[in-house]
Amino acid sequence: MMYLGVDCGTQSTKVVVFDTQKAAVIAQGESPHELIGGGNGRQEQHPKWWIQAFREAFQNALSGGAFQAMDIDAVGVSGQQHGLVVLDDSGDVIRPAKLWCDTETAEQNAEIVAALGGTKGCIDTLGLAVATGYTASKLLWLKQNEPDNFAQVAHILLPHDYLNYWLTGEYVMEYGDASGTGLLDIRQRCWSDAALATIDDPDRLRVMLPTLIEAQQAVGTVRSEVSLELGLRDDVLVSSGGGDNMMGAIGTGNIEQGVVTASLGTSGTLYAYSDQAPDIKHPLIAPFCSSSNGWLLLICTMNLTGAVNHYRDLFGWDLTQMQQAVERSPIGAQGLTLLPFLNGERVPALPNSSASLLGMNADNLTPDNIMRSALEGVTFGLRLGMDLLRGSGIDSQQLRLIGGGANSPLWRQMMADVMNCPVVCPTSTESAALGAAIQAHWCHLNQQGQFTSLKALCERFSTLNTDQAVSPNPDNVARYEQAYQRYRQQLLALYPESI
Ligand SMILES: Nc1ncnc2c1ncn2[C@@H]1O[C@H](COP(=O)(O)OP(=O)(O)O)[C@@H](O)[C@H]1O
Ligand SMILES: O=C(CO)[C@@H](O)[C@H](O)COP(=O)(O)O
Repeated sequence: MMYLGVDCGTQSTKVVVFDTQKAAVIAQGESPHELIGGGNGRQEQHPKWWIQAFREAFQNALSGGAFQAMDIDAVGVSGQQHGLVVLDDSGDVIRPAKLWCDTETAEQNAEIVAALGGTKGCIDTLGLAVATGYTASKLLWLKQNEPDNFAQVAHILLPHDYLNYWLTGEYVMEYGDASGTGLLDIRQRCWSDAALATIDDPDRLRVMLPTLIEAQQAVGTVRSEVSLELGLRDDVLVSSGGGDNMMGAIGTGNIEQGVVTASLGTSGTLYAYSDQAPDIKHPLIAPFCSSSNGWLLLICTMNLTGAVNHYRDLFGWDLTQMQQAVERSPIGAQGLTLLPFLNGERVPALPNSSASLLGMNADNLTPDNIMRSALEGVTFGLRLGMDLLRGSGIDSQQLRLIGGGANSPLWRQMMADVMNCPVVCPTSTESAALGAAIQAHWCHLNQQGQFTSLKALCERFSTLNTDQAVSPNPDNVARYEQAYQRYRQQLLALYPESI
């Protein structure tokens, strides 16, 4: 059987075709996305770009000749979390989607948090602290800043739901991605009237929100226009899909306790599964629902490969040249520390901050050191998150590393040294797309009455590439620890209440 996994990330859409007989990804494709900025924290994309990128990525995969479109049995879609897609009553997109990394709505988020009784009130009501980047503040922003657009809203979707809608015509959301809206009670798994009331009349908003479904449920089958266009069979099922981190969890076998996944995508994320609705020990830990019917404790930094790419572009380097520059600079970048918050940050909680380069002197201000300080700065942001997870009792004997940055041997070693933990990559680092394909398989088997556990499928298909495993180097661990402590001190000196 063959499954198409789609991951609509921030920088591109990727597809993988997974063959269950061969237990392998037999084809993949990718197509990039642009970003709309604005200098005020705005980060948006047109949902139609995602559809176009999906079409192109699918054609790329098809052009290799390893499969035929008619071979596909089901499709699963993963997508960047939190983005707000608003549709009118004809199902047409009203305006570009504000993304997970958009910090223009920090003021509206503060308003929502205050209305719910502060951080504690949010956690009491929803089970999580609502952060800038989640969907809720984008909706309030729309109401306050574009009332004519808000008046037209008939449907609210998230990025992966929009692709599901294009594929099937159905308005549906599964619990994992829904938990990132800031409108879902993550313990009871239902929309919260208290949260909805911070934005508008809850009865009106409930009509706009899609039906909630469980992870193993299907959204529907592909529309005839889509099957004709792509050459798919007309019985192709579309599974619930989920947020990219939820799908990355499935793709890395992180569906039971004891595993920690780290993703080096546009965002940096660290996450671990929980089978209970967790009582979080720190408000920066997000206890989202997983797309495997449990929960996912997650830390997200907004500045990761996206931020590193900005510094790399400054010097006009490609990825190889960047790696060479970082290798020329010693650990600690000779005293340079970069707080890389180019468009604000979620962890630490600094939605309105900007980046700072600290510790510059006449000897250390070199392109190589700046480049290293960028890579170290974003990695130290994830280390802050790791400290929070470890402080709340989550630890792992091994980190499973995914996302674009996981392709870099240097970064894999840096992650092992900074986290002081062995690192291993899955066989396919496109783990979100793979997770979506595995979920599609699970959904398809269930639909055929062959009830199979997701665990059994992950054990077979979420394999690790042990050739790429790296262990921490004790000398490096000590030197990174010094640099990290300097990063922490400088962060806390500038922003005393950020963690
Ligand atoms: N070999 C590499 N070394 C360092 N970074 C890399 C390497 N390969 C890819 N990347 C980074 O990964 C980024 C894309 O990551 P990806 O996980 O695909 O992002 P997203 O899913 O958010 O769109 C690229 O922009 C690039 O910066
Ligand atoms: O906001 C979050 C998690 O809460 C991000 O992780 C987004 O889901 C974007 O993912 P990438 O494009 O970096 O994969």
